[in-house]
Amino acid sequence: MNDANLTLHTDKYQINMMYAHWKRGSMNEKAVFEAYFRKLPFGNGFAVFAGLERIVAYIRSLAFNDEEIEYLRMQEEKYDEDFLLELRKFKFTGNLFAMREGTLVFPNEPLVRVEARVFEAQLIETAMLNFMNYQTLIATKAARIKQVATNERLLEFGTRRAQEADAAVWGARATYIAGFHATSNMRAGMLFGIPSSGTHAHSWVQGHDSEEEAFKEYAEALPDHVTLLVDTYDTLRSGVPNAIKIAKELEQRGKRLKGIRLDSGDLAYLSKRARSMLDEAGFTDALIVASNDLDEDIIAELKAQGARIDVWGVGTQLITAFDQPSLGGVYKLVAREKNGILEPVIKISGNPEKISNPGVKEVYRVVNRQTGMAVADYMCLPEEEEEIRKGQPIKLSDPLHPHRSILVENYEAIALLQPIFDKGELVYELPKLDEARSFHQDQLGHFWPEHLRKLNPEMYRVYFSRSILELKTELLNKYQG
Ligand SMILES: Nc1ncnc2c1ncn2[C@@H]1O[C@H](COP(=O)(O)OP(=O)(O)OP(=O)(O)O)[C@@H](O)[C@H]1O
Ligand SMILES: O=P(O)(O)OC[C@H]1O[C@H](OP(=O)(O)OP(=O)(O)O)[C@H](O)[C@@H]1O
Ligand SMILES: O=C(O)c1cccnc1
Repeated sequence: MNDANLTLHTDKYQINMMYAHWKRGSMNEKAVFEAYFRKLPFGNGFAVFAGLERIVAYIRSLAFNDEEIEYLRMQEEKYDEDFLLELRKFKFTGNLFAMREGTLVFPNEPLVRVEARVFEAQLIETAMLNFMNYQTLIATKAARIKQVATNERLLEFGTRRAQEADAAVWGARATYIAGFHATSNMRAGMLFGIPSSGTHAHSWVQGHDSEEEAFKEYAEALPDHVTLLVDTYDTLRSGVPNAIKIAKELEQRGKRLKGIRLDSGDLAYLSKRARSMLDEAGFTDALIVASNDLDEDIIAELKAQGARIDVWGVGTQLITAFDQPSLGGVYKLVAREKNGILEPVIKISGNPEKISNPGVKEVYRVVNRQTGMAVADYMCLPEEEEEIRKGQPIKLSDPLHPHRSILVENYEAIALLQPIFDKGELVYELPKLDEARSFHQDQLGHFWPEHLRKLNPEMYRVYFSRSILELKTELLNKYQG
């Protein structure tokens, strides 16, 4: 089985719509779609955009080859042979704009905008949302953990519990963007250049006649990388004392014990006791690693209890986004070509939150020039861009609470959507992963801590320009009237 070609990693309804467009001759009409989410995950104050690298690789490799065509030919829809011939020629020829990976992003703002033949724009919806939703979710979960563990090292340990292999490696990458330091997944390390890190398992200890012997053998084999798991039998009576013995032996060979790992029990109590024992024996530089179903709440709680933990190994809760396993990103048509002209469109819903925002929108981050801090995000139509680019005073009003408007002056407006593909050509140089990671870190510095705290953060505002709101009202009246 060859599962490398992702072209059919789409919902059947996309193929059926493509077929219908092909049949009625509208496949080449232009469509503009925007991908955004409506609600922040985990009650967080921001999300961290991730997924662009995979989206780019996916779009570049789109190809209906023999296997794909053969499978389509077998379908009960009995697609016309000429349609299958058309698919053989398929190539992405449109424009795509996206946020940079690591950008702090907020509800309702487009993270990706696709301007393409409807034939192409429709095909890529499913895979794009799949990549963007998962990776953004995991990067956001990782950012919450990073938020509470600012001074410690963070290791991603989740592969065994991840929702399969792709989630493990792309998830590991997302955690690295958000500030994790290393992953235990070797393939993620190899594919993306993420530092890899590992201790040893209980089985290593169980597989020897004694814990001391197990530690000794391990230290023999890897004298420069000895982090010993001390909780197999009894952490304080056996594990830590045995680790100290090994540390002394290593010392005689001119080596240092790197650390110990605690993986059960009261991590606050055990880490404090283990710290004193190591310190008293002279191993003040030995690090204490903790793992065991950790998440941002437990880490914060352990820190509040004065736990002496230098390194957190976080697996299941992180890689599965345990408390909210999906991000509800959507991909909505905002404009379509009609008689050769792009016209804004709307999707109406009984649920006001689900009414789409029409028109091709640009997104700006409005940054106060004096403080360097982000004030709000602002979305406008292309014809309104000049005003904001020039930094002319703008009045930002909340459509639901118009009295809550603010006048912003002396600001810089940073365009958040970057051109990625231009007429099918890749025009964006994908940053190195470390650049995305430091870009994210830098971004955090432009937000007030009130927006970043993990519990009940102050809402960072995203405003629509007056023209977008007027357009929305006009279209609502048109379709409801
Ligand atoms: N001091 C603490 N305060 C709050 N939570 C803690 C503290 N110490 C550990 N925890 C967390 O409590 C949960 C349960 O820990 P416990 O040691 O009972 O786990 P366990 O799964 O029973 O252990 P084992 O891995 O041996 O089965 C884990 O998520 C752990 O991270
Ligand atoms: O707890 P997580 O955050 O997922 O971190 C990874 C866990 O994976 C390992 O346990 P293992 O899978 O061997 O099983 P265990 O739950 O019995 O420790 C390790 O000892 C950690 O406890
Ligand atoms: O290296 C470790 O200690 C590790 C890696 C994966 C899962 N649990 C622990």
